Amino acid sequence: MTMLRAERVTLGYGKRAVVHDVSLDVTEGGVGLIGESGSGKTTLARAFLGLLAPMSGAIWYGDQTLKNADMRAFRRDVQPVFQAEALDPRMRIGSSIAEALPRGERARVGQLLEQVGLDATLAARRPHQLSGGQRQRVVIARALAVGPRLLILDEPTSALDVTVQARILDLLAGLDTERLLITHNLAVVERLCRTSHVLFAGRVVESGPTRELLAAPAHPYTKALRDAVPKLGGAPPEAKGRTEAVPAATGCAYRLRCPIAVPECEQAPPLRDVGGGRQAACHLAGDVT
Ligand SMILES: Nc1ncnc2c1ncn2[C@@H]1O[C@H](COP(=O)(O)OP(=O)(O)OP(=O)(O)O)[C@@H](O)[C@H]1O
Repeated sequence: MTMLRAERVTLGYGKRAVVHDVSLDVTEGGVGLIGESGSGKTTLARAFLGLLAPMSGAIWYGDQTLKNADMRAFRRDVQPVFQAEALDPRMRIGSSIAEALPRGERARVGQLLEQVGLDATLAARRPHQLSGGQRQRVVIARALAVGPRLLILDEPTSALDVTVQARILDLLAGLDTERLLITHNLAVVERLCRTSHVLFAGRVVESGPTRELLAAPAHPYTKALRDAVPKLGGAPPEAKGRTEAVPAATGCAYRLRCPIAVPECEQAPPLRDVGGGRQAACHLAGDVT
């Protein structure tokens, strides 16, 4: 079932578009948006949260566009999991979570803390009195407070060390809430997302079932991303190793970095079916796999 759908969405700030003509469905089993810094993942997530209106195209929530949808129902159904740093440092954990609960249900704070694997007594502490992993669990508890059907998570584990990260992934994998997950960490999407979309310079360059997509990328950019992490489950790529997604001005946005570019790449390739439920925007997609 599709919960949210982007239909030919172009997004930007002021007059500058940074996400171009993206169509994708948020379906069951987890959906991952993968791409390097600046590729437009967070911008797309904001549009899915109704925080940024498309310059063109639409975000659909059921049979309504977000522009016309009942936003009260939407906010109950779709919750962001923001970075733990965004917790109010002055507020006790219990109050932070209670604030997100409907009136009359504030006694559920302890229950929510336990649901995310924390002791209910932590409610009396302030964020700086918790570890990074505990803070991230609090953020998840807060998002779960209204009983959402979908969580939109932006790099939910990137600030955590690998073992803590693994435990948070276990927690997220065990929730019966759907998820749209934004990350540059391929191990995270492999664990939590049945389907993934790879973004480069604001365009989807490859989509498909995560496992197959990572095992045999059809787009040279997906292959480069995957090869930058030699072993899935290992540490995420270092931020310092990433470069901004500077696209070629014409043709395939990736062609200036692409090891297999041919003259044909001066014409932008459309996203097309390459078999196995997969799509890739590359003239040479068959050759890459
Ligand atoms: N508030 C803003 N105003 C203007 N430009 C912005 C704003 N936020 C993001 N951008 C630009 O939009 C582009 C996409 O940014 P976005 O944050 O969506 O990328 P990202 O893939 O989430 O990157 P990261 O992994 O570093 O968070 C970038 O070129 C960025 O500079």
